[in-house]
Amino acid sequence: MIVLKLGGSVITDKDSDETVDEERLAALAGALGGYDGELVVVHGGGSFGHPAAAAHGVSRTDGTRSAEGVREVHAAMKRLNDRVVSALAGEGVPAVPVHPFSLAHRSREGELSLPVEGVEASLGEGFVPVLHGDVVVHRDEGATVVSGDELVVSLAEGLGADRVGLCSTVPGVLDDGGEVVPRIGGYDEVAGYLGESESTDVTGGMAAKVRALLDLEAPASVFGPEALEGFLAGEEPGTRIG
Ligand SMILES: Nc1ncnc2c1ncn2[C@@H]1O[C@H](COP(=O)(O)OP(=O)(O)OP(=O)(O)O)[C@@H](O)[C@H]1O
Ligand SMILES: C=C(C)CCOP(=O)(O)O
Repeated sequence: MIVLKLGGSVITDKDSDETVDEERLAALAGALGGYDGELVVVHGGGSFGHPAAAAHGVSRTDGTRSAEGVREVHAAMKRLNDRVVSALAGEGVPAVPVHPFSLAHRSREGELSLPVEGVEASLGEGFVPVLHGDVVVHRDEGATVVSGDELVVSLAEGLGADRVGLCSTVPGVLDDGGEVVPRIGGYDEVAGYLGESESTDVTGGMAAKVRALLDLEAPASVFGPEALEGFLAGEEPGTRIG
C-alpha cells in the first residue's frame, strides 16, 4: 500500500492565487491512472490553502477562533481537492474525497489525532481516498493548519503503509551544490541545506518534510513529478529518507 503526497507547489502555481497547474495535474493523474495497487493520495495547499491560511494568521501552531477563517481556509482546500479528485477520476482512478477537518483534531500539545478506520475501509472497497492539508480543531487554540506532510505520516503509521512518496517540485532533497542527496538517515546530515519554501507556505518547506519522514517506519522518497511513474513501478527515485 502506498501513501503518496502530491505537493501543493507541484499541482498549483504557487505564486498566483487559486491557480491549478492543469498540465502538471493532468500528467500526474495520467501516471496514477496506470497504477492498480492500494493507494492513498494526499495533496498540499499550494496557492489555495497557504494564502488563505496566511490571510487569517493561521499556521500549525498559531490558531484562530474565527469560524469564518476556518470556513474560508477549509473551503479553499476543498476547491483544490475537487479539482484533484476530478482529474484523477478523468483517468479512471476510483478517487473519493476525504476532508481532514471533519475527521481529525489536535491535543493541547499540538499532537494530531487522525482516525484512519474510514480510510482503511475505503481502501478495502477499492476506492482511492484523496485527503488534503486543511485546518483542524486544536484544543485551547481554536483551529490550526494540518499539513499534507503530517497527514502522510499519520496515515502511513495508522495504515501500515509499505511505501511513502512525496512528489514535490524539486527532484529530491538538494545539497548546497544543488545535487540530489540520494539517502538521508538522520536530520543532522542535511540540516545545513534545508530551507523553507520559496513561496507563501505556512507549514515549513523541505526542513519540516524531512523531519517528519525520518520518524516513519516505511521507506519514504522525495522526488519530482517526472519520477512519479518510476516510483509507482517500485523504483526509489530522488531522495530516500530513513
Ligand atoms: N535542500 C533543499 N532541497 C530541496 N528543496 C528545498 C531545500 N531547501 C528548501 N527547499 C524548498 O522546499 C520546497 C519544497 O517544499 P514545499 O513545502 O514547497 O513543497 P510541496 O510539498 O511541494 O508543497 P506544499 O507544501 O504546498 O504541499 C522546494 O520547492 C524548495 O523551494
Ligand atoms: C495551508 C493549508 C490549509 C494546508 C497546508 O498543507 P501543505 O501544503 O501540505 O503544507
